[in-house]
Amino acid sequence: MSAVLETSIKPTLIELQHIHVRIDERDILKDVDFSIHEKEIITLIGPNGAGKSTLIKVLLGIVKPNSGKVISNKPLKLAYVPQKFNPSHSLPLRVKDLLDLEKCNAQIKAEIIKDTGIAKLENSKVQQLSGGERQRVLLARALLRQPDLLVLDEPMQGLDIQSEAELYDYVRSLPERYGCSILMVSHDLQWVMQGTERVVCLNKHICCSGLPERVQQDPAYQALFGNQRVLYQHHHDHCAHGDTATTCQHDSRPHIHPEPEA
Ligand SMILES: Nc1ncnc2c1ncn2[C@@H]1O[C@H](COP(=O)(O)OP(=O)(O)OP(=O)(O)O)[C@@H](O)[C@H]1O
Repeated sequence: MSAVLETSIKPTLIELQHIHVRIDERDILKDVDFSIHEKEIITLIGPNGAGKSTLIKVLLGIVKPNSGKVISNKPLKLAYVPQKFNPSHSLPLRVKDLLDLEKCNAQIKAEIIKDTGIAKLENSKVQQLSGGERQRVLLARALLRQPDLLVLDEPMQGLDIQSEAELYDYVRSLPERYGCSILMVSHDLQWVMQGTERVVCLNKHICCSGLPERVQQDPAYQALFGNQRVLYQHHHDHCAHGDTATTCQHDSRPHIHPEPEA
């Protein structure tokens, strides 16, 4: 079955209808219609200032649109991994304390901690984590909420190439594993357009959307990004450690390996 057909028969999780956001006399979002289906993976792309973060904030209920509606058939649990997270230095917090804020079944919690590669960080202070470690911890915290929709705003930031590839595979496994839908914002077209079910291209309004290979042929997409940004054909072993491509023996499910120790 094609991805488009599969998407069309999945029930709608949340729908934005005719969303208009205007701030300081400027149109930030114009007549945006957008829906996310159950267990769907969508990538939101668009140039700087296109309104991607604003659209997310509308979905999360942080920004109230000037007009339009956000509709869902049931109360949804939403989780968000932000682009930036700067915990206050005056509030020393260990990773363990941050994770304990989310109530979650112990077995699922252990699985998430293992799969995001953060087991060794539990006693580290959140303020002292590296960029890549922080992204993993934020992803784990978001998953502990067991959300219906997981929103990731450029989650690859700070991750090394190996971890980035693993995170991408891991994220792709989440709808089947935990039943959530994924909305990912990314500028990294090579990675994110590969394998996501639907790409939505935003520039205040939705310019085009659909399968990645169709979107990149769309004149609206080419006007924004040019026609040289071809899909990256990505064939390699995501379960290799370090420089030597040794297949990971301990777990065949997608997961992210811990950062190497110094
Ligand atoms: N609270 C605000 N007050 C004034 N302007 C705002 C506010 N929030 C967003 N904007 C403006 O709205 C526009 C869209 O911003 P937004 O952060 O949604 O874009 P984006 O697509 O996420 O950009 P980027 O890719 O650079 O992160 C920008 O021009 C921004 O300056």
